[in-house]
Amino acid sequence: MFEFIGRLSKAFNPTPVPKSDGVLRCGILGAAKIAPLAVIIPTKSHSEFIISAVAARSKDKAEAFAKKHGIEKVYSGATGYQDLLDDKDIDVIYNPLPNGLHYEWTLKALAAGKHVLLEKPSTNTEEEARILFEYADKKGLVLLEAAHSRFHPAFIRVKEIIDSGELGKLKNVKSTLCVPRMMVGEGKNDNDIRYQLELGGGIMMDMGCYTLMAVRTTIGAEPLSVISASATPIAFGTEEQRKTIDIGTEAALAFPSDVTAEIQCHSRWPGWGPFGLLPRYPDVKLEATCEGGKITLDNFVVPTLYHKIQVVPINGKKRTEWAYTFKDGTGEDWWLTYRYQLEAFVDKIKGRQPKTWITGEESIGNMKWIEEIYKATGFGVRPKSSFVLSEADVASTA
Ligand SMILES: NC(=O)C1=CN([C@@H]2O[C@H](COP(=O)(O)OP(=O)(O)OC[C@H]3O[C@@H](n4cnc5c(N)ncnc54)[C@H](OP(=O)(O)O)[C@@H]3O)[C@@H](O)[C@H]2O)C=CC1
Ligand SMILES: O=C1OC[C@@H](O)[C@H](O)[C@H]1O
Repeated sequence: MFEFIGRLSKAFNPTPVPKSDGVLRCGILGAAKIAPLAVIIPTKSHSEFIISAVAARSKDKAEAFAKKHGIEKVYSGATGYQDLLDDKDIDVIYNPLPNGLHYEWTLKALAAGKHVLLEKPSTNTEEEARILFEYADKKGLVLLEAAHSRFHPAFIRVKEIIDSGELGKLKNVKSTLCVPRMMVGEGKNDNDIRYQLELGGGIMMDMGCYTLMAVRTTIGAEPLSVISASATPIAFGTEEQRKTIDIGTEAALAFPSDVTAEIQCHSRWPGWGPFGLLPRYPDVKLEATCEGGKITLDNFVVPTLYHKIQVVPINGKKRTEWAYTFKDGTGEDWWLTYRYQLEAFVDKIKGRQPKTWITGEESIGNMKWIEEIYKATGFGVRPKSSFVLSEADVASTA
């Protein structure tokens, strides 16, 4: 219990470290709710990263955000986002805009010569994700989808155990991320970005992206097909929203070598008991079944709070493992998934080998199968952006 409290207090309130020479200066596009957790807190304990600027549409909001988080430069108004991208002192952009704006503002950031940490899911469509990652490659810039759960040692350990063959051939992987209302970023707000189609809304986008990434990475291959998929529409909003925006989705996927996978996500996980009034415990799990046994990782999305890796061989002794740091000592037990992610991102920019990485192809694959799942549910794909990069920017590789 004391360990848990100690980990939590350091995770959310790390001791700031001095910044080194060659520190990377990051600008945040939008005073987003997720920015403190995803980059501002992790930056405090990283010597080579600093949050130097924020841009928000409203001047008051931008200034209040900058003051609260000790950010030096503020951009705002109609040109605020572009002014931030044009700032020559900024090396890196963190893009936590609504999903439907990821494509436009990441393209613009890359065109301005910045590395980009891009919130998940990378875009609204597979095609857009491909364009972004190809453009980043062409420009020689680092672009990373911030699918933070992939960077934690607990997730990597599960993959390592499966790949070691100790449990035999992999047969099935399941991943769930189902939480009661109020536990997700949308809070009470039915007008949240998550429910606007144009902005890339839908819970398969918002939360299903983690479960899909988890099964694809664990299996280490791309799906062959969607076997089945169904989605529950939101119970509010317009008729159009109820046809296209899911509050929960489940899907079964076929992979090569007769491997199958199931994913399930829900952001207003119904309660149980009389009138469904009793809230259900969040179901956040990764589970792999092999010919010789089973392995589960409880809480694969927020493993720093707690997690448990259970290995249950058919013939052998059951064991439990925990992996708060990497075996070679990399990391701290209190590092959040976001802190591991930042470590990898900075390593990549600095030309060092990150402990783990999400390639562009992996992110593009996630968008492809999010789209396939949406098609199979009948909710349809998310609309692509109308933004087009100028010919000059396309041609420029500097
Ligand atoms: N990694 C993680 O754990 C999480 C990731 N996310 C991801 O982060 C992103 C942002 O999520 P979240 O922080 O909850 O979002 P917010 O509701 O806080 O919105 C983010 C920002 O979008 C900007 N914005 C620009 N245009 C619009 C528009 N037309 N309508 C609404 N907002 C607009 C706002 O900027 P301004 O300040 O300029 O007004 C706002 O600050 C999403 O991609 C989401 O998937 C979200 C939660 C957790
Ligand atoms: O990325 C996310 O993870 C946690 C959820 O609260 C949130 O809705 C989602 O955007």
